[in-house]
Amino acid sequence: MEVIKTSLDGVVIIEPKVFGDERGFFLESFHVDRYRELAGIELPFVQDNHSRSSRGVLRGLHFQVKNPQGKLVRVVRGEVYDVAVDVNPDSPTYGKYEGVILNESNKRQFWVPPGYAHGFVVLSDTADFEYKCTELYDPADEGGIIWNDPKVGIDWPIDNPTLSAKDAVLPTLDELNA
Ligand SMILES: Cc1cn([C@H]2C[C@H](O)[C@@H](COP(=O)(O)OP(=O)(O)O[C@H]3O[C@H](C)C(=O)[C@H](O)[C@H]3O)O2)c(=O)[nH]c1=O
Repeated sequence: MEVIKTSLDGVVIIEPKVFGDERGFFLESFHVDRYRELAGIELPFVQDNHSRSSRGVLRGLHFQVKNPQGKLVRVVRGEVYDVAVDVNPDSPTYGKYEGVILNESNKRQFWVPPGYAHGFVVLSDTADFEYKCTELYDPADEGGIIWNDPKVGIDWPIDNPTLSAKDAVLPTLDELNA
């Protein structure tokens, strides 16, 4: 497997080794030792998620406050633009983001450690998004920032995404830390 570091501490792109043959392909989407040694994933995963979204849907930018989740994300059908944002005011990269295209062809994974906001927008007709989390979901612990926060300036490949009512009214980073 290949691991590509990014400008955000701990946030990495993972390219699993793909074994192709006349039947199709096989890959390991997680391996506790290799992902610890090569991708720096030390925390255990406790929950797996799967969401399906249509073209133009944007889910995010979310994080849990008291029990932040690390997320190992991938797209098993379709294509998304996936984003991690540093929401730690004490971090030297506070307000900075990294974005990556994840799709069924590149089979890339994105490791988003605890302490980052996460979200994605769907670029295919449909996208099946699967991910592992290092903390259990707690609806009372949800936080988030608005997708188009001017302070972050994410270069989303879509102008008018479809948002949930909840996501449409998320605060900006400045409002969050006011
Ligand atoms: C996240 C989650 C949601 N739910 C329930 C709660 C709602 O009834 C329904 C949809 O939840 P929500 O609209 O918050 O789902 P997303 O907008 O996909 O949220 C996710 O979006 C971005 C991409 C993230 O990084 C997080 O994993 C997560 O916040 O699923 C659960 O039962 N368990 C869960 O872990």
